[in-house]
Amino acid sequence: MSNALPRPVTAVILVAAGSGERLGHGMPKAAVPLGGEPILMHALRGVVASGVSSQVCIVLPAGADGLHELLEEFREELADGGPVLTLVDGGATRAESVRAGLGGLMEGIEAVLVHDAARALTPEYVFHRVVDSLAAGAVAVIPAVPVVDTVKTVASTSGEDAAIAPELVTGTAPREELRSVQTPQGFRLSTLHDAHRAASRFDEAQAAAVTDDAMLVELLGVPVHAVHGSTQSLKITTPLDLIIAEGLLEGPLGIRWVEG
Ligand SMILES: Nc1ccn([C@@H]2O[C@H](COP(=O)(O)OP(=O)(O)OP(=O)(O)O)[C@@H](O)[C@H]2O)c(=O)n1
Ligand SMILES: C[C@](O)(CO)[C@H](O)COP(=O)(O)O
Repeated sequence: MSNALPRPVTAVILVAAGSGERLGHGMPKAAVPLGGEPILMHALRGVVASGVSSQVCIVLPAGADGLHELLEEFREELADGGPVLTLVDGGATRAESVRAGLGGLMEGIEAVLVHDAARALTPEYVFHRVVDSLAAGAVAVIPAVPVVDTVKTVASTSGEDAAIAPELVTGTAPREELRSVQTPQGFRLSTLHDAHRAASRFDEAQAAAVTDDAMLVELLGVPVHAVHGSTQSLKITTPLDLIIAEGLLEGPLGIRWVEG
């Protein structure tokens, strides 16, 4: 007999509407090829393979006709089963894209995982850890990994180039208390709604300071819990990240390598 707790009816909001400026491919990052297929398709296959969700709401960049076509083909592949796929247009910021995704959710959804398409190689077990923690009663759950570098604080140099004007180091952060945070980030639907309703009233400076959904939930005073993520969940942000992701897919270890 299984001891697994009953899981909430879950949707994944897969945010893919970013422009990918730091990657520098002159096209939305979701459409950039990785192992011959757009980054978005790797992320989507990972979400679907995990089997955690009844719906995947994909938040797309404007004018991504090629991605729309691929997603329609994928929807046909899924016709005999799997989650409902919903496509919505994204916003100017990641938080606005998440809100667009919330607007596309079906009736009856109880929990939501917000996942970056840019974390295209996230292992299935990370999705399961997050959903299991929600099933066990957590309201907000994030995957996280220990920080490997020593982290310093520095005095602001008003945007000057640190190579020309060295920054003054003001302290060393306590590394044992620090975590690098990833996605999928899981929430009870009502909690994520409350957090984003509050954020939609932020001024420009407050909105610019928002880097993940858990931060918005923290601001509500609601406890957020962390489960162990995976270094394989790297966010493809820079050209080096894309090289690493290609290596994970095609190198001698292949994507069978999963760090637990
Ligand atoms: N307006 C935005 C901005 C970001 N994202 C998504 O949020 C995730 C994390 O964002 P990031 O990796 O920073 O992507 P970009 O914003 O595309 O990167 P850049 O800042 O280099 O342009 C990505 O899957 C991205 O597509 C989004 O859906 N809508
Ligand atoms: C949500 C996130 O992936 C958690 O690490 C990250 O904060 C996204 O940051 P970005 O500024 O959109 O790169």
